[in-house]
Amino acid sequence: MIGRLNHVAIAVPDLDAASEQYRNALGAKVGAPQDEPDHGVTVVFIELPNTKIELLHPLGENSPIQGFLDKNPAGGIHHVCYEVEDIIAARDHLQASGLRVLGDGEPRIGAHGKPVIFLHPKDMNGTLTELEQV
Ligand SMILES: CC[C@H](C(=O)O)C(=O)SCCNC(=O)CCNC(=O)[C@H](O)C(C)(C)COP(=O)(O)OP(=O)(O)OC[C@H]1O[C@@H](n2cnc3c(N)ncnc32)[C@H](O)[C@@H]1OP(=O)(O)O
Ligand SMILES: [Co+2]
Repeated sequence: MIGRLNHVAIAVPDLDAASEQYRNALGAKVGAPQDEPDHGVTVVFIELPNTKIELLHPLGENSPIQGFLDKNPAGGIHHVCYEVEDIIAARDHLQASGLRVLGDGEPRIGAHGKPVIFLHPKDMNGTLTELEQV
């Protein structure tokens, strides 16, 4: 069911500093910050030859990643995102397998304009896992 690794997300305390580091020290192709108010984050995508890094910073008062950054003030790997062809079929199969889909369980449009869901980290070996339909 899961396909390519779409991105690895890193929560960062300073989006500009992290972007500059990837652009200058690591010579990566770094996109512009993208506010995603529906998701409570600002994201910066870094294009790699085989996948993407998604830098994340809290946006607004109720960001779902604020708790993570409070616990990890220097930042850290926040989630991984795998691609799926049919996110509803994937969701139904995973819920039937006993995994928790976060939120109301319905896919939401993510930063690439595609439907995404999140699986609870405690059900995925301590790893918050996002699925994106491509
Ligand atoms: C713009 C969309 C973009 C895209 O790619 O398209 C995105 O990816 S948006 C990314 C931001 N949105 C989300 O992350 C939505 C899903 N996340 C959540 O709903 C929360 O972050 C949640 C529920 C996973 C955790 O929220 P919170 O930390 O406030 O809750 P708890 O403190 O109760 O955490 C429960 C338990 O899980 C551990 N935890 C929390 N976050 C992570 C994580 N990223 N990876 C691994 N484990 C995590 C936390 O430490 C708690 O563990 P415990 O042992 O009970 O202390
Ligand atoms: Co993501």
